[in-house]
Amino acid sequence: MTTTTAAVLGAGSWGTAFAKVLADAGADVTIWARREQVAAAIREYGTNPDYLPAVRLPERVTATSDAGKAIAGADLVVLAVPSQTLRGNLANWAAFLEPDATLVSLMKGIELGTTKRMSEVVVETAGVPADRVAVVSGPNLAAEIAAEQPAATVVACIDMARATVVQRAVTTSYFRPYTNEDVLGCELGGAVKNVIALAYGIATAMRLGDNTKATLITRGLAETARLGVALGADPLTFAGLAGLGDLVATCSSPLSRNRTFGEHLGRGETLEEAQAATRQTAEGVKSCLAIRDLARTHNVDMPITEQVEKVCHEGVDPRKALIALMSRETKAE
Ligand SMILES: NC(=O)C1=CN([C@@H]2O[C@H](COP(=O)(O)OP(=O)(O)OC[C@H]3O[C@@H](n4cnc5c(N)ncnc54)[C@H](OP(=O)(O)O)[C@@H]3O)[C@@H](O)[C@H]2O)C=CC1
Ligand SMILES: O=C(CO)COP(=O)(O)O
Repeated sequence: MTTTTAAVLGAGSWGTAFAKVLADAGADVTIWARREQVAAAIREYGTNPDYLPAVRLPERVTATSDAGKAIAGADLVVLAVPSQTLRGNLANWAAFLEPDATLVSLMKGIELGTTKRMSEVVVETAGVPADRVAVVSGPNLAAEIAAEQPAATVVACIDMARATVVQRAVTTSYFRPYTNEDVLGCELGGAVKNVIALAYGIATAMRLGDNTKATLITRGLAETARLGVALGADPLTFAGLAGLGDLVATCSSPLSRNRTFGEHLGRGETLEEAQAATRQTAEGVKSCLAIRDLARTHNVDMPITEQVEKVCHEGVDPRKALIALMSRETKAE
């Protein structure tokens, strides 16, 4: 069997942890870091001091700050930058792609303005057909995966043969990928759970109880599935790893940046104060706007997303958002 050559574009927590998974599964991996000091630390010390300082990366992982060098010769090109910067980044990288390289999106967001999913942005920007784009999504908190705690995930691609190739390339003793054809459902599950995790974080800071939190998870999943079905997703996807699985992991974990961001808001901080207090990407903060717009375009009711958007971007007091949710007209489940 030939060795997979992979480029991981983005040296944040998930890009770095995913590079470890790929290398542990047998691939030769080059991480692209936008700051040379991060690339140099990975090359020289085998660690990413800014994002996963305690994790020793396998020998098969190297790094560069030259994206062209990372992409040239790569069979798998893994995209792990913030969702809102992907389009600009990929426009600079597309020329370096090998003719049959598979592009793998790790990102869990919806693009502001266009309301496009990340795989759609990839197809448009890289000029590749949709069957060359795979999505990896599931309950995958980067720090836990990097610590080799057992987890499962979904590799979604409309081309099942390609999904299987990616599945093989990321199967390790601690990481178990399942394939799925429903790219839309998997991406939507990953993006909307970040918004629900913001709500969960707000509820946590407000010291609300487990009934409230279970209600947020369950009704959050209901509105995710409602939007998904309106857009053509398979409803069963939302009961799987990229739906319920990721929603539960993200809401329950203090490691989640989205939940943590929500906790800041729930303590009464403004968006700017919460942003100043947190450093890493909390995708839900921007994606809630795009998801709300997508829902409105398709006449889908997403009350939790609407309220999260109001708290984040319209300065609405979380207590008022809670009253708004609880005083909605009653209806059948
Ligand atoms: N972390 C996790 O547990 C998981 C994350 N994801 C998803 O993966 C995606 C990436 O997240 P994650 O790795 O966690 O993010 P991080 O915030 O940990 O890292 C972001 C990375 O992107 C770089 N970056 C920031 N701005 C730009 C830009 N304008 N252009 C290019 N690169 C930029 C950062 O570089 P610098 O350090 O120089 O700022 C950093 O390397 C997100 O969509 C997230 O939802 C999915 C599953 C798990
Ligand atoms: O997507 C994740 C886990 O699957 C990580 O969630 P956060 O971005 O909220 O940390």
